[in-house]
This record gives sequence, C-alpha cells and structure tokens, in this order.
Amino acid sequence: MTARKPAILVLEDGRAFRGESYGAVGETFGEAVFNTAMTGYQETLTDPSYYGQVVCQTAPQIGNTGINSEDDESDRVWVAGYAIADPSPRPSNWRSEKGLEEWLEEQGVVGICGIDTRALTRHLRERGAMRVGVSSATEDAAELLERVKASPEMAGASFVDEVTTAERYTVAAEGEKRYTVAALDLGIKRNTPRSMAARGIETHVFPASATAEDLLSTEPDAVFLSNGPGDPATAGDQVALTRELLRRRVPVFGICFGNQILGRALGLGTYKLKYGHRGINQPVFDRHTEKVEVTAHNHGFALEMPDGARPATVSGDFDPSAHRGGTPVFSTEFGEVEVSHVCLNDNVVEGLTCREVPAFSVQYHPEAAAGPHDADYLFDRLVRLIESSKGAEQNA
Ligand SMILES: NC(=O)CC[C@H](N)C(=O)O
Repeated sequence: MTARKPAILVLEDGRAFRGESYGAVGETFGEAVFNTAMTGYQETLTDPSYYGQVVCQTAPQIGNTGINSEDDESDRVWVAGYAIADPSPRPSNWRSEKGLEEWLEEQGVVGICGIDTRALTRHLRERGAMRVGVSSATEDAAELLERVKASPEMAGASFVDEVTTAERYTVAAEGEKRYTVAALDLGIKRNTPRSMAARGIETHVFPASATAEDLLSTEPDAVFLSNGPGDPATAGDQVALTRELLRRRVPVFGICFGNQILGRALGLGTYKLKYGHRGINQPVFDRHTEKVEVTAHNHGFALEMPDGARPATVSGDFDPSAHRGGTPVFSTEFGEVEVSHVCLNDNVVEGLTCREVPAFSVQYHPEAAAGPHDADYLFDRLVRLIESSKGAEQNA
C-alpha cells in the first residue's frame, strides 16, 4: 500500500479540512454528504446511488471489519470520494479478506482520513449538502476551491446511464419459481433481487434504456423500479415508461429513485433536501399498519406533497400520533393515491400507494443492506400485490 500523503478537503463555501490520504492518492470532486450508519461501510461504498458523492462517515472509526466478497451491493465502489475520521489500523473479522484502505486504493477511490468528521457533518447539516473537492495532489486550498466551484452540481445531474447494467441478466428464484419480475436497473443493489428470490421471484434485470415492450416481453407479474443516483427530475424516459405501465395496469413497485419516478409519473414534483437522509436508523411511519419502522435511507431528493409542500423542518418531536387518523389521499389521472409512509424526523414523503392501479413505492430501503430488517415486509406486500392483480385479471 502506498504511504499516506497530506490531503485536503475543501467545501464549495471555502471551509477546509486537512488530513491524510486514504485509499488512492489523487483528486476528486462530488457532492459532500454524510452517512450516520455505524455499520455497513462496504454496502455504502458499493451502492450505486452514491455515484457522484463524497461520503463522510459519522461513525468515528471505519474499516474495523475489513472487506469480504459477500457484502458488495454491486461489482465496484461507486462513491466519488470518502472522508473518515479514524482509520482502523488492522481489520479483524472472521469474514474479512482484505483491508478497506487497500481495497479503496485498488479501486482508485480518493479519500481522506484524520479529519474532524463531526465538524464537517455539522457544517453540512447547517449549510446543506454542497460540492466538495478532496485532494492529495495539492495542499493549496484556494487553488482546489477554484476547481470545486467549476465542478458539476448534483441538482440536474443524470447518472443513470453511468451505473446501469450493459446487458440484461436474470437472478433465479430460490427454490420453486412462483413469480417473474422485470426490474429496471437505475443503480440496483444486489440485495433487492436477492430479497425477491427468497420469495420465489425470478428477476430479469434490464438496462435503464429498456422500453415497456422489452420489460413486458418477459411476461412479468410486476415491474420493479430500482434505486439510483442523480436528480429524479432528469429521469423523464423512466417516468414516461412508468406512465405506460400504469395505463396498462402492470403491477409496479419502486424503491427510492423508483419512488421518485412513480411519484413523478403520478404528477408529483421532486425537490432537493437540504442535506438528505443517509443512515440506517431513520424512523418511518406506515399509515396502514400505524407502526414505526426503523429503516435504511439514502436519498438527497424527495417527493413534494400533493399540494406542492416541501417538508423539510426537523420537528424534533417523535410523535407518530400526529400522523394517525387518516392517510392523505390525492387524485391523479390513475385514480386516488395515498401518501402511505412518512419520515418522523422531518415529515418527508417516504411512500406512495395507489388505490386504483396496482402500484406502490417507498423512498427508503426494504432491501436494507446494511440495515435493520423492519421494512422487509414490503417484499411480501409486492407478492400480495401480484396475487391480487392476478385475481383481478381472472375475474375480469
Ligand atoms: N438511493 C436512491 O435511489 C437515491 C435517489 C436519488 N438519487 C436521491 O438522492 O434522492
């Protein structure tokens, strides 16, 4: 491994942090975001939704459990850069095959360690996510700041083509095959087809450019819209495709970017959150079950409320009763739609359920890698949606 070099992290508002290189030596730019998960750095790094982002981990020590060949959520590291406080000197875990720093170097990912990640996180929380540069090629903050200011913004970024699969592939069901799902890969995580496979679903994963005809050629019982990086306002093709599926009453399930696409297909707008939700302990209220789920999140954008409101305030009061007593329902050209899930930290829309077409979506991650499994039931809800729309077809 290359010896560490002095490194610098410069935010677009000029705030600078000095530390040492971690991973590859070089220079990188992206959107600075923070993730509050205490575990799961390998899953975070390989989640394609982080494309274009420099991830700061709030957990103080990173790398303790090394890297293994089972926990990757895709076949490479996608983050644009990595910022941590205290690198683990030696990984120790029965599954560890390699050290994190060595792996990042191999993957060409530029990172920085030894910085005050708490100060960085507080800064982002107060000022909002913003562009950042990390460099071990220069020690001149003013010079790096110029390049940060010239780097692209996250708002308006279209990244789906960078992360999607080049070729269609199939993930077999575990045991007896009961259903078929066609998945649109906008940055899919491996644990999604795996969670479906556990329920007897065979998943055909398609590139983001697939048409409705391509997806329907597999005679799917449902179509899945995956998570993915970038600004959902740029996903016009996928929104048009989803509208066609809704018109044809094909069952649709979306996660994260997929939730934003379904929302847009139903006529809602999207907006950029001040600093987003990234972590594995975010409380979500399911208005159907009136239960609070502890869930994994990774989103910087969100759906507007049907009246155009953009929830953003941290209420600080953890009071699910505020969300009881009726689900907000709005009318769309595809019939009535419920805002079925809400984040209890800030009232942000976390899920939609259509009443008249077979479609639902969530902004968070039921595949939960790494994360709590409270939201696993949503894959069972997908199976029930498939079953009920099969029943409806037979009765028609
Ligand atoms: N994980 C995701 O699918 C993220 C969706 C979108 N890129 C956002 O940041 O909101």
